[in-house]
Amino acid sequence: HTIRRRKRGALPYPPTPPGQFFFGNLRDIQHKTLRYRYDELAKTYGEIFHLSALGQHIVVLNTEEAAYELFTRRSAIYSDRPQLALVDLMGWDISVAFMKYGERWRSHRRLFQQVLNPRVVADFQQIQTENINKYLGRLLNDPDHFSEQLEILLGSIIMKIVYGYEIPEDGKDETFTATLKAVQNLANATLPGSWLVNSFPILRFLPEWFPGCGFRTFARETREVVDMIVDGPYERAKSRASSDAPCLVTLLEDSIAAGGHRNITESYSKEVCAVAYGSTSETTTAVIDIFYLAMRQNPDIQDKAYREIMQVVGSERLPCLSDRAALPYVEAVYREVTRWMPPVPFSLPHGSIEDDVYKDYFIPKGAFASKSLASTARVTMLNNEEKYPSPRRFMPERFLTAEGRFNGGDIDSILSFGFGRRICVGRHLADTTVWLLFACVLATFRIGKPKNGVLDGIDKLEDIDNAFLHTLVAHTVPFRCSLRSRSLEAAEIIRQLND
Ligand code: HEM
Repeated sequence: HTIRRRKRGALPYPPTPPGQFFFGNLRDIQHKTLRYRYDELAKTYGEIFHLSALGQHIVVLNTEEAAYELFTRRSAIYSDRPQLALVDLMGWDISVAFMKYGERWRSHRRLFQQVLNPRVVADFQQIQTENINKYLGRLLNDPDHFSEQLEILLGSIIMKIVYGYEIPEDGKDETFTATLKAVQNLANATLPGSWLVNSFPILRFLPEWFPGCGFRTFARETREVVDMIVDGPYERAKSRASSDAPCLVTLLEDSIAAGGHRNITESYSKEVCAVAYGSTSETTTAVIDIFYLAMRQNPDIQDKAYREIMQVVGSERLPCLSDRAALPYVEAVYREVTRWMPPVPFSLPHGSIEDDVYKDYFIPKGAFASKSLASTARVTMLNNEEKYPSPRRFMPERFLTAEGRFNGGDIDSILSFGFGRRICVGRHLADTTVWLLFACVLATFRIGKPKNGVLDGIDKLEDIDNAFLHTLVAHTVPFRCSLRSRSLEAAEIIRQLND
């Protein structure tokens, strides 16, 4: 306690913009276009700034160095998560992503790592490939709906991996649709500053009929859906399981039966499965949409990637994951997509469990440390002008040496997956799915702007940075592309694979 007081007494908080009487920086925290507000603050204050309102401290880190120092090197302190009242009310407290740093989080995370580590994920390659082939088939027949088809693609992959179950080709599956809804509600509920009940948890005790308590209805309806997706598909998978190929349900059941897990019950595995399923669609769809947008704006880059694939893989088959190391330019395109617009621009906040000092600034226990991964400010992590010159230009070459060798580091250096002990636990699955999809689309289609002068949401924007919504996951405004198959040969391969 003495140390805390001494630090606090002697050292200032990180730079803090002026706030209002009593409400402090609430207006900044609840800003409708938070990314732009953080941009302005980052331009003014640089590496680190601090906001406080109603007893809550938020520290925003704008450089990789600061994030690495706090979230990775000091991860014993910065691995907690803020508890959001609305997330609990909705029943999403089953998600490891929102759990407090402690025993329950550790057990959940361990189960995740057991079933989504690189070795296990490698066994899912066949499922990824088959579903990507089907997606290419749909692109061939219906290129205009490249984005809408992504939900079915990712739903099919993850449903098969988690529950060993195939959803119908048209995506009309009760669990699948319900999960999408529950996850969209979750993303809405966690957007910094958008719900008063998250800032004033006391409001959760007001009855649903009370004026202004629409959040209670929203939460109750979501909870019903969450309850449904946790139990139903898991039980169905168990009753089917024995004859099928392994899926997360069987892997977890076997692992629990084999012992070695203290205090872990089946409810944990059910939650892990529902959360794996729920974490995939929003984020992965966003990154693929960002890819389509970047490619349509940069035809030369696309052509270069295509030429590399033709040279290494040839035109008689599609690329596969074992070609990855031989396709440095495609790898660089993938890395640049995640840098240019990280799908989760603020990542998720890390909570601190002890008072701390960073560069002579005092960071109080219980502060939420947030990262501003990318924005247009030239100082934020992935837009840092010194490290990434002309940061808003899409330039895969940043990740290549002068000789064209890839130099972007391993998967843990993809900052879009977060940091430290809370780094995305599904990253190996996301990474292989996304890379394979990019490579296969680049090998078979040319992505262009809409034909015949048709304008879309993006063309009407003055600045392409406005194309990304101000939500937790950076979805794009709707946009169109014209997709044409690269060659008759490419179209024929896709048809054969779908026969
Ligand atoms: C391209 C797709 C994805 C992106 C960009 C992404 C990004 C992220 C980010 C930024 C975090 C927070 C990291 C931090 O706090 O430092 C996170 C956490 C998490 N992600 Fe992902 N993710 C993706 C796909 C997936 C998939 C496919 C799964 C599951 C199958 C998944 C499961 C999780 C879980 C469970 C957490 C919480 C980890 C914890 O709090 O301990 N993610 N992800």
